Amino acid sequence: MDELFYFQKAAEIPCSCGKTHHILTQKTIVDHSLLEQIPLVLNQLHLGKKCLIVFDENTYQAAGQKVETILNQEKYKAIPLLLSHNSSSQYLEPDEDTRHQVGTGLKYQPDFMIAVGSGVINDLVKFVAHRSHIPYVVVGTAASMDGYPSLGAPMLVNGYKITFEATPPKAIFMDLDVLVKAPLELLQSGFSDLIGKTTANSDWVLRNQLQDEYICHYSWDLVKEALHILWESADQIPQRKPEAVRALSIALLNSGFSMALVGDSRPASGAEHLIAHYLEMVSLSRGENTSLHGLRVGVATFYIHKMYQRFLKEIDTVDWEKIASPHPLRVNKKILQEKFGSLYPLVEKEATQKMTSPMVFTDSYKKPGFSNQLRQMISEKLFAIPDIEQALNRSKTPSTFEELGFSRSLVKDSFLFSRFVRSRITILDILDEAGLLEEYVEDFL
Ligand SMILES: NC(=O)C1=CN([C@@H]2O[C@H](COP(=O)(O)OP(=O)(O)OC[C@H]3O[C@@H](n4cnc5c(N)ncnc54)[C@H](OP(=O)(O)O)[C@@H]3O)[C@@H](O)[C@H]2O)C=CC1
Ligand SMILES: O=C(CO)COP(=O)(O)O
Repeated sequence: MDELFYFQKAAEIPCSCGKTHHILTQKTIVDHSLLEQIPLVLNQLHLGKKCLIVFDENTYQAAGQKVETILNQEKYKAIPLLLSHNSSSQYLEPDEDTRHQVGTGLKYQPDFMIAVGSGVINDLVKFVAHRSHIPYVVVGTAASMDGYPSLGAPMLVNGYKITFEATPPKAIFMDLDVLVKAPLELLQSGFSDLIGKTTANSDWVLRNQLQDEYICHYSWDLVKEALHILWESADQIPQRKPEAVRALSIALLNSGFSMALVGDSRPASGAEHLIAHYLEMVSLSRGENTSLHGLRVGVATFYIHKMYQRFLKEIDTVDWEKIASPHPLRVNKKILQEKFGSLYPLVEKEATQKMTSPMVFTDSYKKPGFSNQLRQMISEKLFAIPDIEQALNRSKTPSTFEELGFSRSLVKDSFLFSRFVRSRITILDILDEAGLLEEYVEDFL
C-alpha cells in the first residue's frame, strides 16, 4: 500500500487559492504503541504538568485508563473526569449536560486538557478548551469520523446541531493498537463519513461555478489521494487489517485537515451531511435512535451520488436562465413548522433566509461550454470513489436507511427539508430551484 501524506507537524502553506493556510496542530501521530510515547511528546509541547483527562466508560477502557497511568508515572498530574451518560439517547451527546460535566473539571485549573474518545468527546473538549482558553490534545479511540483536526465543534443546543468555531488540538494521537480494537461499526462509520467527501466537494464546486463561492483545490487534493487509497482497501476494513485502519485513519485526518486549511467544514460537508444532521436532530427530538454520524452520511451519499449522476446526464437540458430568475417559493413556513416540529424555532432563522432570499447567480452559466465544464469538474469529485454502492458493500457498511432504523417518511422529509438546516447551498437547493427536487427524490428513494 502506498504511503499516505498527512500533516505531522504545524505548517504554513501559501496556496493558489489566495490564502495562506495554517495548520496549528503541532504533532499528529498515527502509530502502534503510541500511548507510551504521549508524555515525551507532551514534554516537547511544553503545555504544563497539570491536565484534565476526559473520557467516559467506553473510552476509559479503550485507552483512558492506560493514558492516565502513563502520565502519572511520568510526573504529570492527570485529573480524571469520567463523563456519565445521562440522556435517554443511545450515545453520549454533545449537549448542555455533557458540556456542563466537562466544564466542572475547570475548577482544578488544569494547564491543558486531554480528550480520550472519538467524535463527541473530542468536540466537547475542543469546545470547552476553546472557550476557557486552555490548550488541548486528543487521544483518538476510533477512526469513526474526520473531526479530530478541524476548527469546528458541532454541539447540540436545545437539541439543534450547531457547528461552533474552536481551536484545534495541539496534538493528535491515533494509536493503531487502540483503533483496530474499536467496534467494527465505528470503523465503518469512518469509512462512510469519508465517501461523503465525493458529494460534499461536488457541492462545493457547483456553488463555486454558479455563485463564485471561494474554493481551495489544494484541500481537495489532500482528500482525493486519501479516497483513492481507501477505495483500494475497502474490503480489508471488516477484517480490521491494521494497514487498512491506518489508511482509514490518515484519510480521515486529511479530510479533517482540509477543513482546518479553509477554516470551515465546506470541504467535508455538503447535502449528505445536511441529511444526516436532519435525521439525527429530528430522531433525537422524538426520543428515537439516531445511529452513528458516519453511517448516516454514507447512506445519504449513496443517494445524493445517484441524484448527481442523473443531474450530470441531464445537465445540457438544464434551463439555467430559469433557475437564476426569481420565482415563487415552493415551501412555506407552515410546512416547515410541521416537518421540524419542536425544532422549528431553532431552525427558523436559517430557514427564513433560504425561503425569502433568491439565490444570486453570476453570469458564468451564460458562457459557451459552461455545462460541459461543470460536468467535468463535478465528475472528478464524484467519481473519486468510482462506485459508492460497491464501496459500501465491500466494507460491509450499511447502504440503506432501513438498516439504520429510519422510516421512509422521515428519510423523504430529510431529502426535501434538510436544506433549511444550514444556509449552505448544495445540489438540493439547485434541484429545488429547477423545480426538480421532488421528482428526483421520488425517483431515487
Ligand atoms: N468536529 C468536526 O469537524 C466533526 C465532528 N463530528 C461529530 O462527531 C460525532 C460523531 O462521532 P463518532 O465518533 O462517530 O461517534 P461518538 O463520539 O458518538 O462515539 C460513538 C460510540 O463509540 C464509542 N467508542 C468510541 N471509541 C471506542 C472504542 N475504542 N471502544 C469502544 N467504544 C468506543 C463511544 O462510546 P461513548 O459514548 O461511551 O463515548 C460511543 O458509544 C457527531 O456528533 C458529529 O457531529 C463528525 C465529523 C466532523
Ligand atoms: O461532520 C462534519 C464533517 O464530517 C462537519 O461538518 P458540519 O459542519 O456539517 O457538522
